[in-house]
Amino acid sequence: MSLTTEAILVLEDGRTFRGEAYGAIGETVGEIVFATGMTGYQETITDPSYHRQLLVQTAPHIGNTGFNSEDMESGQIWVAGYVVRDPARIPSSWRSEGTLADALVQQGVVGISGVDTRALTRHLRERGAMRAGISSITTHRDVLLERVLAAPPMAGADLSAEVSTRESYVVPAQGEKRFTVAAIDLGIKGMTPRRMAERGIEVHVLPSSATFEDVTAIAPDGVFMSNGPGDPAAADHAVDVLRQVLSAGIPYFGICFGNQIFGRALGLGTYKLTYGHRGINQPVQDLTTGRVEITSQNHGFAVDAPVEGGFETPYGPGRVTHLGLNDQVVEGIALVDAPAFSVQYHPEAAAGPHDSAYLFDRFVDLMEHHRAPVASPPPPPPPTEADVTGTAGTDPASPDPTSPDPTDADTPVGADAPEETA
Ligand SMILES: NC(=O)CC[C@H](N)C(=O)O
Repeated sequence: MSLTTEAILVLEDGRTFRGEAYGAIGETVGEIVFATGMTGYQETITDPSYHRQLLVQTAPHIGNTGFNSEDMESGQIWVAGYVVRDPARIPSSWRSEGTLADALVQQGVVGISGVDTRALTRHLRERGAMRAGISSITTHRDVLLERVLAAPPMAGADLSAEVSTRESYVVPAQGEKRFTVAAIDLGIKGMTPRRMAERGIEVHVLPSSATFEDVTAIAPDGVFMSNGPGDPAAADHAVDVLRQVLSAGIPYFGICFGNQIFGRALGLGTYKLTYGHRGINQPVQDLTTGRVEITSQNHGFAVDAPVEGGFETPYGPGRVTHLGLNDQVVEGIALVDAPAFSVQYHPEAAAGPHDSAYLFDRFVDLMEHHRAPVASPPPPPPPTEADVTGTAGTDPASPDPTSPDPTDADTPVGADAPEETA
């Protein structure tokens, strides 16, 4: 029997739960959200998109497969706090190298266990995600509540720079190199460049501060923007860069935050969902094929776009390509006549099912059909104050810049998707 330390969880609306300290002793505040995955807690808590969020695991038993050095989605645990019902006392997995509790302690992540996570989740489903705090230092509800109410809300938060790599790095292509991609790290998960590398893509991961000139300097065949924390409405720099990418006709693929940034670049709005989508069994329909995929998701914001009939953008017509079947939330968008698309969920599937891996093949397909003339971008309709000059001096090794018109799409985005790879 070990001694336990009391801990308290207070939501900004005053709802209070008492339990035991789990992980580091201390105090933390953030936005409280719940994730429904029954497995994959390590991949989940190391996803940088959880920066500044307290995560509730609805699966009651957590920690049973321990913690290891292989399943990290980034260099650290990013959740700002952790709420569980019943932590495993002894992990049991041949891959385990230590306990989850020890990893939380080592990384200073404050948590609470013994919480009625079902009651808590029902509360969040009704009232929505909100600020909350966990403390094992004070058990005085009012003291903690005051700190919670002083914490910044998630709406309006610009957080990518806090999680992004500081230096660029390259993930080499596996096997023969077929393409070069500039991947802007807004909070990228480690599996994403690997899924590209598996397809012969050399991935240049760039910091969130990267400019359009930084992107063109590597003469990419395609540009990617990653998942990431915070409110897309605050991510103006990424939106600006993406507008220049789209004006230059360089193929684009975005995941999650990268989908919201794409939406904004096309002139669409974003909004905050009541409690978001977080889990690994979220059904999504690909409206191009009609096929339903079970997806991994982690988002609290979404793109506001008309599901039927398409919409106009500064780059030609756009359309919704994927729809969440639980609540009809837009889960993917694309340009119809230009090589750019994105999804709100996680085809890299860490953790989660692999149904959506075909999207990486779609990106490859786009790059194959639209070798980008990055050395001399002829800008089609400039959206706002797009700055598409200054590409002189880019890498002359730009592959096959044979197509002077970046909009000469012979394969509409999303159409005739290649068969799913094994
Ligand atoms: N995983 C993500 O990229 C999340 C995007 C954004 N921070 C949201 O909560 O919707």
